[in-house]
Amino acid sequence: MDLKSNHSAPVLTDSAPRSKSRLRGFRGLMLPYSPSGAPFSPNPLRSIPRRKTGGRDDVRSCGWLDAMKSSSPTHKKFAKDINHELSSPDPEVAYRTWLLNYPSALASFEQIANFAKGKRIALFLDYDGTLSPIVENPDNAFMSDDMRSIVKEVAKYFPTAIISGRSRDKVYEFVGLTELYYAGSHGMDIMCPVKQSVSDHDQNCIKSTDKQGNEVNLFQPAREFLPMIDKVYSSLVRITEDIKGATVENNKFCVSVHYRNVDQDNWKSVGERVQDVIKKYPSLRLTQGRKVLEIRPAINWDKGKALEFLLKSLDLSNCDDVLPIYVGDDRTDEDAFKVLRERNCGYGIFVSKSPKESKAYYSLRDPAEVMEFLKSLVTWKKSNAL
Ligand SMILES: O=P(O)(O)OC[C@H]1O[C@H](O[C@H]2O[C@H](CO)[C@@H](O)[C@H](O)[C@H]2O)[C@H](O)[C@@H](O)[C@@H]1O
Repeated sequence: MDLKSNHSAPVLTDSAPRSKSRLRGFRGLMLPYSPSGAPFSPNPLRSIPRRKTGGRDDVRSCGWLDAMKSSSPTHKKFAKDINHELSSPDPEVAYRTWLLNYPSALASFEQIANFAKGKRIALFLDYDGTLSPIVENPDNAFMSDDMRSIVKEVAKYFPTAIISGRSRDKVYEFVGLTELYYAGSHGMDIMCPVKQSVSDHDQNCIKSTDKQGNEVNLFQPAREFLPMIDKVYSSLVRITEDIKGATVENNKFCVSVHYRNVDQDNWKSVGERVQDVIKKYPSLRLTQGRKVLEIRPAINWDKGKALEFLLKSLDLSNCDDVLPIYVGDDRTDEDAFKVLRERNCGYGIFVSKSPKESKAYYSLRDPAEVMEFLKSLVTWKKSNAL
C-alpha cells in the first residue's frame, strides 16, 4: 500500500476473524501496571528543561478520590502543582507562562514544517477532546462537519490514524472516514494493513477483512479479556444505577465509568463502588481520564505501544524519513507522547486550555486549534508540492 499520497486505508468494524483466537495471546503482555518516570530525551528543536512528569495514575495505587477530583482540578491547583511561576491568579498569564514550556503548535508551525522537510509526516489523533469538544453526554461527542472535512483532507497527504479510548466501532461511527486507520480501546483493538513481518511474528495479530472486503490485520492483545470485560460492565451498570448522573460505557476491551454528571458529593460513592467491583479482578486495572474511571486489562499495552505498532505496520518506523505527530488531550495520550520523546523522533501535541504537566513538546488550546493546525499542514503540503 502506497502511503505517500492518497493511500487508501482499511477501516472498520469487526468481521469474523479468519483464524481462531489465540489463547496464549495476552500472557506475554501481562504485567502489573507501573507508573513510569521517563528519562528526558532532548528535543532537537528546543531544550527547555522540564520537571519530570509524575507517574500516570493507576487509581488503585493512589488516593483515588483525590485522583477523581484532580481529573478536572481547578486552574489554581494545577498551577500550584506544576510550577511556582505558574501560580498567577490570572489564568491567561499562567497559560502564557505555561506556553514557554509547551509552545503553541500553531505559533511554532514553521519550526515544525522545517523539521518535517524531506520527511513524511504521519499523523496520530486522539478523538474526545481533540477532534470533538468535551460534552456532558459521551454519546453526543460528535465532531463537526468542518473537522471531518479537514481530517479527510489531511489523510490525503499524510497517513493518519485515530487512537481512541472508545471502542473502535464507536469511534469509527463518529469519524466515518474510510481513509484513516483506527485503534480503539486505548490501542487494544487495531485494524491495519496486512504486513507479514508484523503478523507472522505477533500471536495477537489475526487476519480479518474490513467492510470493503480487504484483507486486514486485526491486533487485539486483550482478546481473552472480552468475557471478563462484559461481566464487569454488567456489574458496574448494576452497581451504579442508583447514582444520579453516573453512566457506564462498554468500550469493548475496557469500560468507562463516567462521573461528569454526578454531584460531587457522590463521587466518593462512585469510586467506592467501582473499587468494590474490580477488587475481584486482579487482572484488571483502574485508571482515570477526564471525569471518567477506566477499567482495563492489566497488560503491557497502551496508546504508546499502539503508536509503535502502527508505525511498524504502516512502514513508518524509520526516523530518518518519517516524522510522527501525535495530538491528544488526555492522560492516556501521555503514553504516546512518552514514546515519541524516548524515540527522539516526532512530536506530541497536547491539547489543553489550562496548564498541565505533559510529555508532549507542543500544545494547542482546543479542537478548534487542532483544526487550524490540520489546515496548516494541508496548506503547507500543497504549497510544497508545487
Ligand atoms: O481516547 P479518547 O478518544 O480521548 O477517549 C477517552 C474517553 O473519551 C470519552 O469520554 C470523555 O469525553 C466525553 C465526551 O466529551 C465526556 O463526556 C467524558 O467526561 C470524557 O471523559 C469516552 O466517553 C470514554 O469512553 C473514552 O475512554
